[in-house]
Formats: sequence, structure tokens, C-alpha cells
Amino acid sequence: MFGLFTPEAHKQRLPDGSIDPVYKRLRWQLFVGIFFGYAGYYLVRKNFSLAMPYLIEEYGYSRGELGVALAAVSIAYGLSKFLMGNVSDRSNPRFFLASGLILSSIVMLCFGFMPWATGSITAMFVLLFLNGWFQGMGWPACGRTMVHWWSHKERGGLVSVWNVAHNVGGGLIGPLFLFGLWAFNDDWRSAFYVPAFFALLVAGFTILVMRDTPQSCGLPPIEEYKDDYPESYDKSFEEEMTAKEIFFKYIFNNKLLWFIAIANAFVYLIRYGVLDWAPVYLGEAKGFTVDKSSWAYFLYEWAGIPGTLLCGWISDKLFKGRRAPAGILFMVLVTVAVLVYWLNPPGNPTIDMMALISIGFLIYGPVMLIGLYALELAPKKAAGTAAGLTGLFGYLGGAVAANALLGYTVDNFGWDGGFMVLTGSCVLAIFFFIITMIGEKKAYQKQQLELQQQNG
Ligand SMILES: O=P(O)(O)OC[C@H](O)CO
Repeated sequence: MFGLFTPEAHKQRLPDGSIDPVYKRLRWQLFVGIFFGYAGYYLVRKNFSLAMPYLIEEYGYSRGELGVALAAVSIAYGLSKFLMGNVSDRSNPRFFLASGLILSSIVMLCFGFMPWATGSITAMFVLLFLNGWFQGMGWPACGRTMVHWWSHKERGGLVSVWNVAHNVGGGLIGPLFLFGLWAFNDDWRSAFYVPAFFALLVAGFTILVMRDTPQSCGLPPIEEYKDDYPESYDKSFEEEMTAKEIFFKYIFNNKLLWFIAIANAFVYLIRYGVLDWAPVYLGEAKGFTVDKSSWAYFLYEWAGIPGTLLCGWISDKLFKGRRAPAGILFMVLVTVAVLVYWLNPPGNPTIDMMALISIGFLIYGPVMLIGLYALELAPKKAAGTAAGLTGLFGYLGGAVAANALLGYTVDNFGWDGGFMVLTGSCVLAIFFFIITMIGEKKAYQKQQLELQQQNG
């Protein structure tokens, strides 16, 4: 199986006249592959929550027990995005992306068709852990494709458009579940097998459309094609690296990467803290009914789409490709929206909804920027591992804390305590973005100085 992942050998360069049309066609084809591929991953990542009410009713599991099982996804995903990210940096994304999706779908088919799979918390924990692990194969494979096929200057716009794939996939699981209930006589297990079926179709599609590097298709590297070279670029950027080289040369000693990874932990605490607790908070503290809070949940996800696109555009155009200032701007606005969501007295549901939608609109921009920035902070053969490090912090630090720490805080200190944690996270995320911005400026000045010295 691992032979399947081996990066494809470079092919003889195509004649000059074919390079432009082939590059253009393949870039469209690959974008469709990674967009639908990653949306497919979310179909089989977030669907377990839909089955939870039925698991509570039929099997008598407590919320706490299911919460522990669910935490397995975040723990495994955080570890895997980093470790499988490193494997992905040395693998052909055509098969790597599809393999993770197929394996994740198989786990969901087990939940759908094997009664033992939902028969105990241990079985669910193990299966969800496996699912989280396979899920970690998606982002890095898409990242590898983006850094090999789009040049540095193009990536702000590209990554922000690609990034909305996860909102599209995450938003589709609700309607798919309704379709499953309608098509399969109200069988709630369709929450597992219907998205798994669609995810398998997507996996087949990605195998058809995905390719490895431009050189494996007889094309020049993207830097040459677009005449857009990163400052430190040299020929060695085109050679595949060993795991040791990636970790020790480009990841562990990369200070800016560590700062954005820590910022990501706080950003993810807000992303999942607000999202996962929205139905409970709105019901308990603001008197929302279930259907209203489900809508709020859906709108939070889809508001992220225009917000992400706007953030990418602002970062590229207003801040000339610098990521940290756009991150700071959006996080300051997130803080304001979190304060409104917290302090708005009960009885003003429109303001609550507006605040929640604003958080959804604003938070996915920084989420995207951190992923994009990670891709930019390492050479392209180490990009997946770099993004993986931010995922490790985001999920092991942020998402797990969003469930466990927030739940514990709300139990012991009420919603005011919970919102103090969320507001503190906003402030800390901004703080780490500021440190990154200072580092970003220093690195830029150093590069300019080196360039001046080289030129004369
Ligand atoms: O939370 P992840 O790892 O699925 O990433 C979501 C977004 O794509 C981040 O850029």
C-alpha cells in the first residue's frame, strides 16, 4: 500500500507550446479535486453528532460518555494531521487523499451496519479515534497540492477559496441526514452510511482527477511557470525530503511556526467552544427552542464562507500578503462579537443570532490564515508537516479544551465563567498574532538586508 503513495517520478518536459494549456487545465482539475475531496472529508467527520440523540435514547448513553467518545476524533485528528502530514509530504496526494477518505468512510459504514460498533463506549472511542486518524490525511494532501501548483503570490486567494470546502461539507451533513431519514424509513443509522456512500463516490472522483507534482506531468515547477520565487528558493526545493530533514531543518526550529501554532490553539478553542456549545448555551441561557438553535448552528458554519473569502482578500490586497495583521483585525472583531453574544440579556434573540453569525463569519478567516501561513513558512516539500503542527495545537489544545475545559468551567462557574475563558482565548490569540507580526517584520527586514548585500 505504501508503494502506492510513493511520489511520482518527474517526466520529460512537454514541448513549450503545450505547457500553458496543460498547466491551466490541470490547475482547474486539481482545484476541483481538492475542493470536493476536502468537502467529502467533512461529510464523514462531523456526522457522528447527528446520531448522538438516538444513541442516548436507544442505548441510554450519557452525554458525558458520548463526549468522551467524541473527544477521540479531536485527539486522533490533531496527532494525525501532524504525523500523517509528514507522511503526506513524502506521498503522492492522488492516492493519499483518496485513501484517508475511503478508510474514514469504512469506519462510518461499520457504525452504520455493525451493531457492535455502537454497542459500547470503548468500541465507539476506538472507531472514532481511527476515524480522526484517517481524517488527518486530508488537509496535508490538499496542502501539498496547493503549494506545488499555485505560486506564492496566488496562494492567499486560492487557499481562502479552497478553505470554504470544509464549511460546504460540514453544512451538507444536516440535509444529507434528512435525505437519509426520508429514503431509509427513518433509520437514524443513515447518519453514518449515507454520508459514507457519498464520501466513497468523492474518493473515486479524486483518484480520477488528482495528480502529483507539475514535474510528474511533464511541466516546469510552479515557481518557474509563474516566475514567482520565494526569497530563499533554490534547486533543493524540488527534491523530496526525509522525515528527519523536514522535522529538524524546517519545523522544530521555526519560531514563527510555533507562534502561529499556539495562536491556533486559542482560535480553535473559540471556533469549537462557540460552535459545540451553541445549542446548549442558547437553550439554557437565552431560552432558544431546539429548531432555532439548530438553525443558528447551520448559519454559523455557512457565515464562515463569505468571512473567509473577505479575510483572504484583505490579507492579500490591504496588507500586501501579510497574514498576521489580517488575523489581528479579525480576532479583535471576534472579541467584540463574543462579548455581545455573552452580555446581550435574554429576550433579544435577533441580537444573539447576529452575534453568533458574526463569530462564524469572522473566526474562519483566522483559521484559514493560520493554515495558509503555515504553508508559507516552510519549503513546499515540508508544507504538510508545517500545517500539521498548527493542527496539532488547534485540536489537542483548542478543540479538546473547548469540550472538556469549557464544560467543566460552565459546570462550576456558570456561563459567565465559560465566557471568561472564551474572551481570554480571544486576547491570547491576538497576543500571539502580534508576536507573529513582529517576527514576520523582522524576518522580512533580514531578507531585504541579505538581498541588498548580495546585490552590491
Ligand atoms: O480544522 P481543519 O484541520 O479541518 O481545517 C479547517 C480549515 O481548512 C483550516 O484551514
